[in-house]
Amino acid sequence: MKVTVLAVGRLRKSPELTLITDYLDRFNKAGRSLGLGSASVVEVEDKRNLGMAEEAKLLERAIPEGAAIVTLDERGQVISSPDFAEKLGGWRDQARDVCFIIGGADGIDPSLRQRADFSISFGKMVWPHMLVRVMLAEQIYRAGQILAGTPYHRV
Ligand SMILES: C[S@@+](CC[C@H](N)C(=O)[O-])C[C@H]1O[C@@H](n2cnc3c(N)ncnc32)[C@H](O)[C@@H]1O
Repeated sequence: MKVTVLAVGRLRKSPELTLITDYLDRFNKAGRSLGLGSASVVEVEDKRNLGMAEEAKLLERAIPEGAAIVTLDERGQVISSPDFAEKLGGWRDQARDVCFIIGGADGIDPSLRQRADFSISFGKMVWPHMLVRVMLAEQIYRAGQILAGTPYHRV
């Protein structure tokens, strides 16, 4: 199973990048033995600033074939970490790749939002997309730990 975090914009060397790399490295180390495969970030850039519809075309091209599409969107569903882990485990059991999509400053084009298999909200507030990457990376790592039955996640 391949986990892709597909995001608009290039993340330069920064505290956010350090955190994302750390969480995904930790997930990848633990994930292999759980059949969760590896997680990586793929970035697309709308260099000419043509807007959401053009970003959607770039994003569509970068979605791995057959992957479950999960949008990160404040209008999506708020779910618990154990429920998120169960979803990830479900896609693993179906041998399905998963592609999480994080939009740019204007969000994710409605055409792409409609294509999604699922949409996750980190609450009604709007977060900067770089922080959403960090929070998602941590939740992916946390999900791996929940599926592994380690004490990392405590209720
Ligand atoms: C700055 S936000 C764009 C907000 C934009 N107004 C919209 O309608 O989506 C950039 C990206 O961060 C993610 N994001 C921001 N807040 C979020 C939240 N509360 N839950 C989930 N994703 C969020 C979404 O993927 C969004 O496309």
